[in-house]
Parts: sequence; structure tokens; C-alpha cells
Amino acid sequence: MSDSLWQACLETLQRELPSQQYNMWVRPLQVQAINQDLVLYAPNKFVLDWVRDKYADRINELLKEMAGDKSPNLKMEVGSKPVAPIANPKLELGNKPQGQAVGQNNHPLNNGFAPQRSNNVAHLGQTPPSLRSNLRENYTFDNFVEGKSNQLARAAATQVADNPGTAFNPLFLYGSTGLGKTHLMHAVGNEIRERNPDAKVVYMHSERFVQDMVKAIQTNSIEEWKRHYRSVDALLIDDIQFFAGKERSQEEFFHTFNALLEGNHQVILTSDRYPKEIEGVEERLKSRFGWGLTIIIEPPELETRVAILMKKAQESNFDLPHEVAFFIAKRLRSNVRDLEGALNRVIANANFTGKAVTIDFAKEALRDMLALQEKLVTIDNIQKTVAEYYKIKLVDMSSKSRSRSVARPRQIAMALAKELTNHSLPEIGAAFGGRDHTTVLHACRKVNDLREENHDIKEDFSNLVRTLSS
Ligand SMILES: Nc1ncnc2c1ncn2[C@@H]1O[C@H](COP(=O)(O)OP(=O)(O)OP(=O)(O)O)[C@@H](O)[C@H]1O
Repeated sequence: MSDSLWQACLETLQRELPSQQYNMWVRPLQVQAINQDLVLYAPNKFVLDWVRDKYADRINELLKEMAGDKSPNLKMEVGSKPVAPIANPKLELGNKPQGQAVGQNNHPLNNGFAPQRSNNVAHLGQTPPSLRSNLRENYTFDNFVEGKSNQLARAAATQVADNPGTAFNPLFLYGSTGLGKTHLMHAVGNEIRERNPDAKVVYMHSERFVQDMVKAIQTNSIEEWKRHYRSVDALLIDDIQFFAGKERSQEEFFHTFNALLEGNHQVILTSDRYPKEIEGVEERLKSRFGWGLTIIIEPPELETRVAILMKKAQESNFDLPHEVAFFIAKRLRSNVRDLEGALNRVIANANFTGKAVTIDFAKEALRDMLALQEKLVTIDNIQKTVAEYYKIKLVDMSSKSRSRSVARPRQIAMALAKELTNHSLPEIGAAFGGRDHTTVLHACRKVNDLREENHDIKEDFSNLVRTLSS
């Protein structure tokens, strides 16, 4: 129960804090519920003091918001969550030993503190701490819900897992935040390890890569560091846009990258944008990124969002009524991470209040998230964004002109208004120069058809959804 409460708390903190702060201070915390206490374990005193000072009040506030007078007492300690005994050590050995504790051990501020580990848990041979695999075993192909928006990416990832180093190298996944790039990347890594438990698969966030390199330079161990990186079977680097402006790291990465590709070792990269659009990264590196296969993951459509919610609820053994999943999916459109956050919140609220999970219940539990979303996407905003995108005048959104160059963008804007806001067809019609609701309906159908047939319109529509929802 407290797990879902903490998860809900984490989701909110992740939304509220700049990602670097979140990754640095909050992500490494481990949690355990002990009676009425929720104990947070920090990897060292520095992190403990920082979190206590900067975030404890907000965490307490969130716990109270979500669990009311049943909210647990927040305690904080240096240490790590006691490791539960492993029922079947054989299953663990050599395959997927990395859990939270390993990530924590890798924390940049983890000055020599080693979390408790079970002796049953395998270590990766002589690999130095920074090159532990870091794979998150809960990110698999099995629990990745497929839909139109991620079909290609998933298929490519499966190919890479089947033929690492030879199918597509590098595999470059890009798309906005929270759409499953990291998940897919780990799924490939997990699958490679599943088939070959000896494979050295290393996952790294790009910021971590840079920090490690700096440390290796400071401690005169850069040669060893290079050797280790170049010896892996698969290197997974997340969010490589953070390499921007870090020239020395790019240089090292460039050589490592070439060495891996030459040796047919798999490289998988993710970024929030198309390689050529990453500013502050050398051209030669960007062009190398495109040598294999570059694929976008788009925001999931409604059916996929519902399927993701149902799947995640099922994984948490939570009985989520379909209409509630539909309601949440309809309202939260841009990002799977937000969907998960919403679900965790609903679960936490339901567990703590014991109330039945209805649409009204979800509305209440998600009040602030929904309000935020409504504020973000207004018809006004859609009209402005579409007009700018197609370089037409804003007044043409409501003009009577039927010329194709303005009528098509207008139809797209109407379809976006239907998809991204909760306004009714007549309300949308009124906002577009007093048009009839049947005109809006026709526009929505037309745009849907065009998205199937015409690649440019499909891409324009996704770009606009992304811009409007971010
Ligand atoms: N298709 C999907 N099926 C199931 N879960 C998904 C899917 N897509 C995303 N998720 C979940 O959404 C959350 C966010 O995904 P992930 O961290 O992979 O996003 P990301 O694209 O790497 O984001 P960022 O760019 O911010 O790193 C994860 O918990 C992931 O499991």
C-alpha cells in the first residue's frame, strides 16, 4: 500500500523538480514501510541532509494530501532497504541481479557507502562499480504495451534484441519525454541478457557517463575506463542530448562508439529529439548516430493509453474499471509517465480511503493534474500554434476562406481541438468563426483519414500534438 503511495509521491516530485535535481537527490532514495513509518534510505549523509532540508516538507505535504490522516510518519536514514532473502538463488545468478540497490551504489555522491547486498546476488565479474549493468529488470517487452505510436520502435528493438550488433547499429530512439524510450532500451538489454547471461550490457544515463569520465580523468584511470567501455557487448546511453556542450565527453564517446560499432557491439541511444536537431553536439557524432536506424516514438493514441493503464493496474493487482481508465486516458494525453502518475494516485487514494473507484472518484483524486492539463491546451492556443506552424494568419482560423492553404490547417486545428480539449463539437465550431458542429465533425473525419494516407499530414499532426502537449 505504501509502495503505491510513495510511487504517487515520486511521480509528483518528478513533475515538479528539474530532472537533474530529481535524478540527483530523489531517484536514489529507497523506501520501506515499517508499521506507521515510511522510511527513506539515502545513500549517504550528504544526500540525507540535502533531502531533509529541501524536500522533506514537500514530501510530507504530498503524503498528507494523498493519505489524509492515515499518512505515515516520514523517517529518513542513511543506509539501504534491507534486502529480502531470495527464494531461488539460481534464478538470480548471472541474470538480472541489479535492482534499486545497484543504482543507488552508483550515485555520484555515494562516497564509498556500499549498500547491503545479499550474498546470493551475483556481481558482474571484475567489472568496476560504474560499469555494472544497471538494467531495470521490470522494463521488459512483455510489459511494454504496443500501439500505433510505438509499433515501429518496438519492432526495431525486438530485432536488435534478436540480433545484437548486427540488426541495426546504432539503434537511435527519439521522442518527447515519458513515452517509453528508456523502457524499450532496457527491454532490449534484458532480453539480450536473458538469452546470454554472460553478455555485458551496460545502461548509462548520459549525465552519468560524463560524471564517470570526469572522475576517471581526476583519478588518472581514464585508460582503464576506456578499456572497460569498449569491452561491453551492448552499451545503452539514455538522453544523449545532455552531451550538448560537453566536448571532451563527446570526443571520448565518439571513439568508444566507433570502437563498439567496428567490433559489432550493439549501441542503443535515446534522445528527446531527432539527432540532427541536437544542438551543441558535433556534426560527426550526429551523423554517426544516423548510421543504423533512427526511430521516433510518438505520444500514444487513446486506445493505447487505455491499454497501458489497464496493464499497469493489473500489474499492481488493482481492479481499475474500464470507464475510469478511459476517463483518465482521455484527459491525460501527452505522456505515459503522467498516466502512470495518475494511476498511482488513484490507487493510493483508493487504498487509503477505501472508496469505490468511479469517474467522480478519479476526478477528485486527480483534480490538480487535470486542471493543469486543461490550462495547457486551449482552443486559442491551438489556433495560434497551428497558424504559426503553417505560416497563415490567425484570423484565417475563423475566416470564411475555402482556399486549400488555409482550409486544411483550419481543419487540422479543429481536429486538434477535438482531440486535445474537452470542448464539445458546437463549442469548437463557435470558436472557429461560428461554424456548425457538422463542419467540425467533417473536419475531424477528414483529418483522421488524411493522417492514414498522407505521411506529411501525419507528421504535422504529431508535431503539433507534441508542441501543444509539452
Ligand atoms: N508502451 C508502454 N507500455 C507500458 N509502459 C510504458 C509504455 N510507454 C511508457 N511506459 C512507461 O512510462 C514510464 C516513462 O517511460 P520512459 O522512462 O521509458 O520514458 P522516456 O521516453 O525514456 O522518457 P525521458 O525522455 O523523460 O527519459 C515508464 O514507467 C514506462 O514503463
